Amino acid sequence: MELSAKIYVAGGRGLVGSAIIRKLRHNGCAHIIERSSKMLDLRDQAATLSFFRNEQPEYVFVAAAKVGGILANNTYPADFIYDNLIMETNMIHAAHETGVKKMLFLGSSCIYPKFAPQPIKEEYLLTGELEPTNEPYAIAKIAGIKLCQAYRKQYGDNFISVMPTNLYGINDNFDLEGAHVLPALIRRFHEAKQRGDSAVSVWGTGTPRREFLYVDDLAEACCFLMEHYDDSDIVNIGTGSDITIVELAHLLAKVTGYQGDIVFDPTKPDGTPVKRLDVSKINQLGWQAKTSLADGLATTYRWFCESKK
Ligand SMILES: NC(=O)C1=CN([C@@H]2O[C@H](COP(=O)(O)OP(=O)(O)OC[C@H]3O[C@@H](n4cnc5c(N)ncnc54)[C@H](OP(=O)(O)O)[C@@H]3O)[C@@H](O)[C@H]2O)C=CC1
Ligand SMILES: C[C@H]1O[C@H](OP(=O)(O)OP(=O)(O)OC[C@H]2O[C@@H](n3cnc4c(=O)[nH]c(N)nc43)[C@H](O)[C@@H]2O)[C@@H](O)[C@@H](O)C1=O
Repeated sequence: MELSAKIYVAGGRGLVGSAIIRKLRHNGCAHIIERSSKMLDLRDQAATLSFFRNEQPEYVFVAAAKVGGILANNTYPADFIYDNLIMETNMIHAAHETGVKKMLFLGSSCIYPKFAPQPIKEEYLLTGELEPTNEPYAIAKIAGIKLCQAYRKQYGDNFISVMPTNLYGINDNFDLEGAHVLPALIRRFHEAKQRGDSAVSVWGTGTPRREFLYVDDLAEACCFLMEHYDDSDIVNIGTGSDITIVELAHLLAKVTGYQGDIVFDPTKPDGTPVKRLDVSKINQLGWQAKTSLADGLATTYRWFCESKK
């Protein structure tokens, strides 16, 4: 990727897109294109194609998507399948039509079977039943992978797909109901501390295990693969280590300074019991995660407090 290349980061205001833009700017890339969803609704096929025709991006990071935590996925399955299928289809086809040199599509570790052997290798895709709470979203993401592979096979387009684990960091969505566990609990503990609450409720049994990757590490991995990977096979991106939700809740209580009780609510869904990625492929390609969970959580909580001022 030449420093003068035209690079479009779709979803540039989101958690992942904004981190990719920070990394590209840090690397010296001068010609980055971004559009908010208000300026360009990527569900609109004609508008998307016209944007690609006018701007002629050479490299594209597909970080625009309908994204949310377990409850949002379970409550709005139609939005999660429709928005994601249509946005990725529009972008991938427009990239093909306008001769984009290379495109990176972001999937998610939820594309793997609910009960996949651990750690999850890339080849376990489509070997078993999906987790019901996010099946529509996962099906859309699997379709995105297949679109990239099909356009590569039929037309030789250099489209690659990466599968990140659960992410967190600055610019995350801290909504109490719609967000992922880590930002939702940061906010819940922070507000409980401010109000002096004696207990905070955490969804589910607390036994599920999750692997958390700091978003700047993910952005670095995406830029690394954009430079060094040209194959149709998907690539996992993660740390290779996971913790239980009980352990996460205690860590976050400590980071936020919350000293009350932590109560688990088993009426809320647990989701996949465990989804730890096998990251040997990306490690062998020459990249590995750098940020410890302790450092990533401290940075994220500092940013959360600053952004509320
Ligand atoms: N967060 C996570 O834990 C994980 C995320 N991923 C993947 O990373 C990618 C980015 O996720 P993340 O950054 O967390 O999500 P965010 O919700 O933070 O950002 C999503 C972005 O998509 C844009 N977008 C949504 N709908 C539209 C639309 N109709 N038209 C144009 N743009 C739209 C939003 O634009 P705007 O802000 O302008 O509305 C926003 O910038 C997704 O593909 C997701 O599947 C994968 C694994 C884990
Ligand atoms: C990235 C990934 O994100 C989603 O899958 P998920 O990994 O299950 O993500 P989650 O962060 O929402 O939950 C993780 C665990 O944490 C528990 N939990 C406790 N308390 C809260 C809480 O307050 N909020 C949330 N959201 N979860 C909570 C929750 O019950 C679950 O056991 C999918 O959308 C999927 O499509 C996807 O791609």
